[in-house]
Amino acid sequence: MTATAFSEASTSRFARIKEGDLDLQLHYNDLGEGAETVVMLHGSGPGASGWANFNRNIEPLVNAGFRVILMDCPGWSKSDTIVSEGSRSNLNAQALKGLLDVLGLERVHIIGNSMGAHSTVAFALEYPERIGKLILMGGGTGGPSAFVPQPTEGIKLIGALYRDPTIENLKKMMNVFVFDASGLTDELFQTRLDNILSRRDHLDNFVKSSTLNPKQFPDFSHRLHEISADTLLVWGREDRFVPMDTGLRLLAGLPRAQLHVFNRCGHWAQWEHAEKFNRMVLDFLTH
Ligand SMILES: O=C(O)/C=C/C(=O)/C=C/C=C(\O)C(=O)O
Repeated sequence: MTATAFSEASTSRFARIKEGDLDLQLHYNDLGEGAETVVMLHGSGPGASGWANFNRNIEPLVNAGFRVILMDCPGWSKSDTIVSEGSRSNLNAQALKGLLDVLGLERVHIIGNSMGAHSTVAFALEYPERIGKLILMGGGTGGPSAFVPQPTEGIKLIGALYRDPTIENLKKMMNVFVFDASGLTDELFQTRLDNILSRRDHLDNFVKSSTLNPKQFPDFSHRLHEISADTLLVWGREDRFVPMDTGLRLLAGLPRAQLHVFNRCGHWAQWEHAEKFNRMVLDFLTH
């Protein structure tokens, strides 16, 4: 399958999941065929989705013979909306467990971006028998930073965009998001704004959730030693959303972790350094 052979629309699927107290319709994209599956979990920005976060990373994996599932978390994109009063990392992990059961997938590799990385760690702790290798970018655990005041400037800008979804606020957020904002096109801004405005319910529920529980992403530092999966940590040196010392905390805590830091890179390593990122991921998954 080549890049021209698939699109968001042609790979778009829905599944009804019932997992514990969750009874939801989830949207996902399903690409490629292969004995091994890679799940990609997106971040928590308004308008994010599996496709928006990972569209530069799908093709090399599909061409290498992996099946790729992009799950849109509850409260994002075309998945059902939800108010999260507890740990959103665990909520997403529970949703993923439900989706894997519906799809009959026993064990998967997971690539998680930011919130998606927090959710990957929650999944690995809850369902260790269901994971292969893990790739975590710009996240993996909540908790304090030794160096950067929190909330970080990026997280404050995400909050402002959720409360007031204008093109100006989107640009302010995205300009801090990546190291080199010159690659952000008008088309990208417009597509993202359209995604944001198409689901006001998601925006309202995110704000409601953050008010009910400002710590949506708990600190897993004390449990990282329980995860025995091979893990590749990827960070941007200039990440202004989730600072790099979170990556060092993960490196210290995860027994089988290695860390790669891109320079001239913000919070979107898989997009900002897509080619190198894709080569690293393939090498990590196949050796
Ligand atoms: O607050 C955190 O720790 C996590 C923040 C995020 O998950 C932010 C992610 C933003 C995106 O990936 C996006 O595409 O907007």
